[in-house]
Amino acid sequence: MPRTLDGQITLEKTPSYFVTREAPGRIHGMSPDTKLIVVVRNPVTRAISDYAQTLSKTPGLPSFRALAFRHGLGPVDTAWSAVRIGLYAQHLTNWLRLFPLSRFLFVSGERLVSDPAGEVGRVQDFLGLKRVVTDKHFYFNATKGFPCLKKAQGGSRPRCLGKSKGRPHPRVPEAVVRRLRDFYRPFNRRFYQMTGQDFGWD
Ligand SMILES: Nc1ncnc2c1ncn2[C@@H]1O[C@H](COP(=O)(O)OS(=O)(=O)O)[C@@H](OP(=O)(O)O)[C@H]1O
Repeated sequence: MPRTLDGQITLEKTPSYFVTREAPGRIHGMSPDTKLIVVVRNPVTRAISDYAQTLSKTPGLPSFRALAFRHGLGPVDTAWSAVRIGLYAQHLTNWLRLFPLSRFLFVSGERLVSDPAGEVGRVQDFLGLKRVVTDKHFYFNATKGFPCLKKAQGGSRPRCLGKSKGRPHPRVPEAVVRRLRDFYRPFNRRFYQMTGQDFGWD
């Protein structure tokens, strides 16, 4: 991590930190006062999004169903990373051994799309920053189907996230989605209890 001067905040982001066993110990060893921001989304949609990303790089990948269930029909395959990552309560347990809950901000991936200014407002408050980024910085881009920035920093043109963000998801049979939703329900409930936040995925 680069050195941080007074009045500066250093941010570092990698999605895999949250699910990496060694990450809490290493980050705590570096600075136990680190603030932790976790963006979470419905684990079923997250798994399909994860699959869509892998599929875009691996044509001929087996179907989502074949990967999500052992032998294609059996129990949910928690060894598949797209499934395992969505077990948020389990990953959070690992972090709470070292960091108190007050050090975390949980951002809703769904609200980041439906109300980006609201979620970014919570992030600014959590970091002790003035609410500089507000409603007036975003607009809904109908072509992209997502909110975008009216102006990129230092530029004058609108800016959306790149092609790999907000890509279409492959169609997954309703029965598969239902089974996964049932599978995640108890883990989601546990996660809501742990965080004191209901993300509304069930
Ligand atoms: N404004 C805006 N524009 C585009 N996409 C948005 C936006 N806000 C949130 N999202 C959601 O971000 C999802 C991609 O982020 P990831 O977490 O997969 O990113 S990362 O590659 O792991 O860094 C991406 O997931 P997919 O829709 O599955 O591509 C989006 O749902």
